[in-house]
Amino acid sequence: MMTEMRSLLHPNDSSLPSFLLTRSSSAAVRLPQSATNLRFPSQIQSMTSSSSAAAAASSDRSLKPKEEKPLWGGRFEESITDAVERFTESVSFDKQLYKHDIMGSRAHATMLAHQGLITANDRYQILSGLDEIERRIDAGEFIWRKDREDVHMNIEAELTNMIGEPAKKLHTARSRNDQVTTDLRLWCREAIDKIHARVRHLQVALVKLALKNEGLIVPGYTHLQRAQPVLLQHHLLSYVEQLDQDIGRLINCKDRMNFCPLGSCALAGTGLPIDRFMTSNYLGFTAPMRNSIDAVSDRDFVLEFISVNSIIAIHLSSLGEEWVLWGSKEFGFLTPNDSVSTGSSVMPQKKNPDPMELEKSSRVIGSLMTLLVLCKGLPLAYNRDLQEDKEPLFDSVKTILDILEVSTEFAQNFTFNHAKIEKVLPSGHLDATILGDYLVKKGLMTAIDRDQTLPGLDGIERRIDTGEFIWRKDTEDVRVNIEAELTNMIGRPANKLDTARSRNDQVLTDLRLWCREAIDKIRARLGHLQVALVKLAIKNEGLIVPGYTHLQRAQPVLLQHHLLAYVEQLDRDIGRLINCKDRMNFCPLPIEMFMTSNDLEFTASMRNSFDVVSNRGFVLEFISANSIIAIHLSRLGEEWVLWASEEFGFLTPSDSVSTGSSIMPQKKNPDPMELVRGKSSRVIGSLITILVLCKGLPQAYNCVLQEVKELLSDSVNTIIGMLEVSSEFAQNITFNHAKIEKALPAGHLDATTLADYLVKKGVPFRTSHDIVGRSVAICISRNCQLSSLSLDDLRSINPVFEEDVYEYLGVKNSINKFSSYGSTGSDYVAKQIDFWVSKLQID
Ligand SMILES: N/C(=N\CCC[C@H](N)C(=O)O)N[C@@H](CC(=O)O)C(=O)O
Repeated sequence: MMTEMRSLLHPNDSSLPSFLLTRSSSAAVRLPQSATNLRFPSQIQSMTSSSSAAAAASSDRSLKPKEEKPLWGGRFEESITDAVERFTESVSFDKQLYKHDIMGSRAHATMLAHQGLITANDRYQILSGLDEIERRIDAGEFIWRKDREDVHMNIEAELTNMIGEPAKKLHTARSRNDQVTTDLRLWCREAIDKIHARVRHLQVALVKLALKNEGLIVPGYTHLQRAQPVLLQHHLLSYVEQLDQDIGRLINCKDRMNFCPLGSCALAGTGLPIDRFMTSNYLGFTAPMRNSIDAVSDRDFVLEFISVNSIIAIHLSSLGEEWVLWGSKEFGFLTPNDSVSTGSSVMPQKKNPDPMELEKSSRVIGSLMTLLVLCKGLPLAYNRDLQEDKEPLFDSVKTILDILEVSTEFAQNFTFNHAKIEKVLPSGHLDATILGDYLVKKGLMTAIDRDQTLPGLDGIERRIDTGEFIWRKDTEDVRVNIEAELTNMIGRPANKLDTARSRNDQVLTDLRLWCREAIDKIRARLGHLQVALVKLAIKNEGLIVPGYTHLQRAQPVLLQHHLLAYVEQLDRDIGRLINCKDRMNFCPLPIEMFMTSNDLEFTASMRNSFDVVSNRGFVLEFISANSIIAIHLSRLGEEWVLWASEEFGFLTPSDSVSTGSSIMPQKKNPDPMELVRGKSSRVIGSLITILVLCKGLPQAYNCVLQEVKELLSDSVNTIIGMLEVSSEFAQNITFNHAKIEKALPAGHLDATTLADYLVKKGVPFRTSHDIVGRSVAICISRNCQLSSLSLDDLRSINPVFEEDVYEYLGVKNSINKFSSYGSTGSDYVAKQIDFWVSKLQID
């Protein structure tokens, strides 16, 4: 090790690639202090791109052979067509991830060196090469190549051009599947911080605007009709409250996503001795993700993030709508400065508040929809479909940042027209409610009234519970029905029930109480499904199934490991619901608010009455969480339907959870799980409808909230149904061990284990990949397994193979080799089962 370190410091070390040498061949490369330990080396001062032959070549596409051998060479004979290349490339947009990709590679290389999987010299060259690549990208000198598909392969291929052999070791114990989701998490984490900061700026701008207009009274609107006078400050602060909840959502989302997928490799983990805690630490994650299949499959963190963005967009769309309205001649409440207005090419008098019209919330909602549709019904694990997550995500983030920036700028650049507002204030009888309250004070509810009212309400509840209550459609809604009936029963005291209460705060209190209960019901059912999955896993201990990526056989995995991936996902779903409930558990009802709030077991009273009746964020958050649950269940549904097919034949549902065909006597269909997949679209549909409903609504109560109820209740009932039937299905299926085992040898599931074997023998991973790819090609031509190749066959490809290779071949051997944290290795999976058994208190 020390000799290796010393040789690193030798200026004429021939193992150093040319780009590491200074312009003058005699000048020593000045190596940073850190090169002698395992910390990241800083940028090498002397690196120049123009002097480096390799770098120059890499920045000039014409110097490349058109058809560079792809990184997966080995078993492939032909290169892809131009149309396929154009259609499948992602570098044109995922190059945005380059900093995060490089960050991940630095951490990975450092860990590999620490674990002895690459040398310190390899690491040093990799890190220096990555520094140079980053510098070139920053400077716009890097040539992105579509034939290298994506950001990951562009960087790796370029690094290989620059430093040769060491770069071929960088992909040791890594796949693009864990790489891309690591990059994405790092990117999202930063994006959340940026959005958080901009939300704060807007809050500050709104508070400053409020301070500047102290004492200004404006008409408060409900149904967009004049209602009661309010202080402008109060109105503006309701937005500040909503934005504060948005910040809470962002923070929860970041905390939940801040777990490290790196080291999960393609889907199953690895048998190489990696240290996932080390990479996780380096990258500032809370911990490595517990389940490698979950880690590479799920994009719930993206869904959650852009759901939060959509809620922010809805809030800002209200602000936009209001300020556009208020800027009109009819309202005339505000005048924007020229600096935030545009004119008309034809009407000379026009001055338009374009920035606030252009709040672009529809784009943000559109991105969320794209992603929900994308993820629905995807089987585990990685699918190429997931590449399509990036553009909507990037667009959502960019748009939200822009909307926030421009809203802040607008808030700093308009004037409230005090004189005009004061002049029009008397119209609309804004004082009528206060007059009502004056009269009420002359006859407030007494203890005697209360003693009649409470038993009256109890009686009504009983009759509703037993179905004896007659609901009258001519009495509009639930509240009016109950109040009318109470008046019938007890007379005058019933009329006092609405003292200091309106249907607006009442409906929102009801809704919050209802949602709170609904969340508890869904949570309980999520827990039941987790238990059912863990029990199913325990029942099938030791069963190996093929793990899939791109829905093609990839690596062997323990069924237990696969099922636990869903348990992890459901756990995050529970986390989302808990956060949502905590955030919504504030009491909308006014006067003696702390008493009412306590009685109803709310955390506290809401701070701003305008926010109370305007806030739709909690509903949106709830049904967004439902939609993510629906996505998870749709994936389970799709998988179990597939697995029940004759072609897969992995499982057989019992008759009690199957249906038949009216015409084909042999048929037995897994309808419940098809419908789980199908009904997820209803849940997504409700979310879309509510988002569309809420877009651009001015603050305070609007009738739209009435529309929300049916959709919300459909979303909740559908999710509950989906969860119940999934648990029932899980309890009523049998895995066909014999059939699965028989079909297991197909698909060369042990190929990656063989590549790792070669890595252990000192072969760089890329070379190992190629050697094993060629071995697979022989198997394909002979229609045999890797384990059937003789040692001579293997040695004809590469002499490094030894007799011990057979300990790595075959599915059983292969599965036994997995040992990394989060992998499908038996020991690790057993620990995971113990963890869940204890967490879920399964006896
Ligand atoms: N092609 C693939 N992953 C590509 C991930 C990156 C892609 N550009 C994206 O953005 O999703 N998966 C291979 C593994 C790999 O290429 O590492 C597989 O599972 O067979």
